[in-house]
Amino acid sequence: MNACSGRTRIKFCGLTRHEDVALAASLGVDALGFVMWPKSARSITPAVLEELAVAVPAFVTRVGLFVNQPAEFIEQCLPYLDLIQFHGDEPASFCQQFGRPWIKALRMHDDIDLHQAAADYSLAQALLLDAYRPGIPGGTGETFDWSRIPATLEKPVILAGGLTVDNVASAVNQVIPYAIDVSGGIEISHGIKDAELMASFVQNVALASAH
Ligand SMILES: O=C(O)c1ccccc1N[C@@H]1O[C@H](COP(=O)(O)O)[C@@H](O)[C@H]1O
Repeated sequence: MNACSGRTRIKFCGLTRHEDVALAASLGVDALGFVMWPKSARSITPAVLEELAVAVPAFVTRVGLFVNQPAEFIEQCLPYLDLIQFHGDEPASFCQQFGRPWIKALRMHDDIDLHQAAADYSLAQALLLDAYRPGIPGGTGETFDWSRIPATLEKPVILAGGLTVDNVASAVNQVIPYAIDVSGGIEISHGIKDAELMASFVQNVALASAH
């Protein structure tokens, strides 16, 4: 199920500025990610989330990224979110309690069993696969060996981890994911996106998924 019959969807993550939100939406990016984990250099407060989220056009998905955070904090952010990205060790029962569509990020450590994870997180909308670096939950800018992703998985795959304008076409061709997620690969510095990289990234995904 990881293969997508239509175009490859795109999520830009770690947005912190109005101008980046506006450009991403105008480029046709499907989902915009807001890092609500305060230890990230890309994190924003709930107040900034509110400001940015109300400027997101209809039919563009607003995604809140959380890492092992209290349910009360997630609830506080929910009015401004369409979908929740759980990027920590949250069990499915925790993810399911908010009555909101959610995706589960999995870090590709050596002994991960993706079929088991798909069963464990069967109620997730998709599984987001990210590189594993001990002690860092995500946003490392590192890739992993994409051949480790089974050709058929029981949930749609969102491919993340170290994607850039230079490698994203290969990633799309090799993995044929449902969607691509990028943060560092389109940045000038943490949370500050680069307009040219954003545009090139979208173009390269579109070209690759047309083939
Ligand atoms: O971006 C962060 O700071 C972050 C912090 C904690 C967990 C996840 C985080 N980002 C997510 O990591 C992946 C890969 O990012 P990158 O493209 O390698 O920079 C992506 O899903 C981000 O949303």
